[in-house]
Amino acid sequence: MGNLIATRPPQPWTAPTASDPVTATLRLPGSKSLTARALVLSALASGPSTLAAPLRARDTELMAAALRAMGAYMSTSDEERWLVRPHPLVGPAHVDVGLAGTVMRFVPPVAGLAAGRITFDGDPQARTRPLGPLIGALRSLGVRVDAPATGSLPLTVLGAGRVAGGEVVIDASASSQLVSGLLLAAPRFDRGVVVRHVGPPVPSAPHLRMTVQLLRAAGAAVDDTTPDVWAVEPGPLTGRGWEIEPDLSGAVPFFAAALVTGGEVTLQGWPRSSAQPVEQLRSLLHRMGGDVTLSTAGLTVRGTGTVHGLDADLSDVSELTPALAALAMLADSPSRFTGIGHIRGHETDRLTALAREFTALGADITELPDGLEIRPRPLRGGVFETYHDHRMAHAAAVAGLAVPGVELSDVTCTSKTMPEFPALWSAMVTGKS
Ligand SMILES: O=C(O)C1=C[C@@H](OP(=O)(O)O)[C@@H](O)[C@H](O)C1
Ligand SMILES: C=C(OP(=O)(O)O)C(=O)O
Repeated sequence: MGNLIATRPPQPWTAPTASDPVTATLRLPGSKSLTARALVLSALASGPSTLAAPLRARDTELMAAALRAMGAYMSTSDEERWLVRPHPLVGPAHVDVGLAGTVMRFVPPVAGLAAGRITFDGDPQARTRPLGPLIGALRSLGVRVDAPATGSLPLTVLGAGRVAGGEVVIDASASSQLVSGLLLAAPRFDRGVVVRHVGPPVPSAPHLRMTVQLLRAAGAAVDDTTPDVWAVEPGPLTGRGWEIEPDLSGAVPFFAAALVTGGEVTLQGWPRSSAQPVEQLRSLLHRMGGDVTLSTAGLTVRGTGTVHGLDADLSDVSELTPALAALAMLADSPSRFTGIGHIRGHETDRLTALAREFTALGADITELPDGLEIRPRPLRGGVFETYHDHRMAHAAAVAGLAVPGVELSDVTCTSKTMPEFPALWSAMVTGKS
């Protein structure tokens, strides 16, 4: 692998304003969520695997580095095809989780299967992201974990080379990844796992379905028929070829550009059947005034230039909140987004950050305990703090299409999931895609 995409010095960036309807056909990088899951399942499999069209970005490079540090062979130099050869997992090793929820929640259960000491730490903000329920669950499944009483990073997994597994109760209302992490490693636990969620609703249900779908594709037996209970039987995982779909969440700001400017944006390479929540997105964009179609050319979003506000529970697609909030700022009617209290524990407290930064641009926005209320009114340019959060950068870029002078404090945070974001975005807005 080349140099890891690391944190870089901040780079301010003025979002380009669109003077014409945006018309673009884009080929975007692979899904972060699919790449992360495919890497973990491949490292735990009994034979080699390949990932076609994986995402190369900070989060997935950190995932590959974490698994490599524990002994898996990862060849990631070919942009189009990564190769994974499983090896017995061993410590000592150190895992830098960066600010990646997938790395901090998916890798500790894998580390329990390694023989040796695996330490974990990440960016300063990663230490504030919820991890306690996973630590508690791992301990009750027989894994030794040293962690601060706060239930956060930094932590050490003292891997015994095997995990007993069994039944565990967890409150996963802070993140679906707490469940996904346990499930992905569970086929390799001696007794598999039965995870029972007790607490307020688990967000991001489509991501849990994606976890179950990929586990089954790797040969695992998973029962998810009882709400809030997931059972994974012990057994081998098979190596296979993974086709990584384009990243739908990363595509949303680009689609938003079609709505704001009355343009048309096509995402190439979209599969006929997807593991990502395309139907939820189609419905949301439709209600906001867009038209979403799937053809041989790809997934196309058309807008009229008029955006409508909406009242929506976004818990299924909470990572889309920043881009949708930016759209709502430019709408012809108010919006109310709920069901997303847990995004206070994403890369930053996104509810507070969105309210603060859009208020600074003149917006009328109220922060709710679990959401946002947005009453559109004209915005002005100004500095928009991105808080190391790629999706805050996406929100600012969408607003900047219609508001001259939106200056992002730092655009390098987009390297978390799409290092090429500033270039792709500018090319789209200036008609050079
Ligand atoms: O499993 C995954 O790949 C993800 C699950 C979701 O996390 P939360 O359930 O914490 O929202 C999502 O927001 C995140 O971007 C990716
Ligand atoms: C919440 C997100 O990321 P993570 O995987 O770090 O939780 C996100 O990408 O919006």
